Amino acid sequence: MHFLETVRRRWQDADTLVCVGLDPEPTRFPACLAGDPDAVFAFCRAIVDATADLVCAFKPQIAHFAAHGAEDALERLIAHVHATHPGVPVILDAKRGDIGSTAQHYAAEAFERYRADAVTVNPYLGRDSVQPFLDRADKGVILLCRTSNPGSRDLQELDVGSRKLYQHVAELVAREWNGNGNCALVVGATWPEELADVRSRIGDVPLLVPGVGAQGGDVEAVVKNGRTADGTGLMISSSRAILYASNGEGFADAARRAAMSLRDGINRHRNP
Ligand SMILES: O=c1ccn([C@@H]2O[C@H](COP(=O)(O)O)[C@@H](O)[C@H]2O)c(=O)[nH]1
Repeated sequence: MHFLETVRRRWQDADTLVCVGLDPEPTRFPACLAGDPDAVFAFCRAIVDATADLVCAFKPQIAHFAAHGAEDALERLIAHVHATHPGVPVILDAKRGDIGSTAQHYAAEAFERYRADAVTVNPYLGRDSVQPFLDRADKGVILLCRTSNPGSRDLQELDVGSRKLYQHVAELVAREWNGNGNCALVVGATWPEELADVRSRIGDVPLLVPGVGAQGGDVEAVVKNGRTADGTGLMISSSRAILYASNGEGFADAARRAAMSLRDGINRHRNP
């Protein structure tokens, strides 16, 4: 099934807009995993199994695996999600971007090697650099628009005529790059006003919204400013606040409680 169809099904059937980010940091793992040579996989699998019914997607961040030489664990983790929790899509957060001939390989890496359902992509090399991703109509292409970090002001707020650069990106993606209906945009939860502005420019194009939890984004403002008319349209992502809710043996149960609390907090504000 098409990535965005899968997400829409999760929004409706599982009644959740939560995306759990999988950012393994071995120094924060519980003591019970110490000495496990496959700890990255074991930790992430436990989180996945404890939260799968609560999410509309999982979002592994590739650097958190590659930095530990754990690309193999990432491959097995995504295979595990597909096998054990069918219908739960996986977004590979890789923020890729390069000239077209290289971008083809990034697309193959995301969709063939890792079997991700969607990938985050940097739009700043332009249309030809994104085309190998856009051509995969069954896969999601999630373009950086207004990122959650403070420094996103440096470039994304630049005036490019009658609007700011992130506003131009939002409109370009929604109007010109989304011919296959497989695009979404990243807007940080730390920018609630910009979230409303982007929503007003892009119709029902879905938004991946990182920045609640550890980065302090306000859930109510995110939902009210970013939702579509039917109370969906958002994949609200939290990593550290869920993954490291506890560093004891019950870490997976604690992660489940944190994900459930986020889901319920979101759902309180979904419908006007
Ligand atoms: O604008 C962006 C784009 C991506 N991210 C990624 O999301 C998670 C956030 O982790 P938290 O622990 O929930 O803060 C992380 O993987 C980032 O690389 C983002 O934060 N902002």
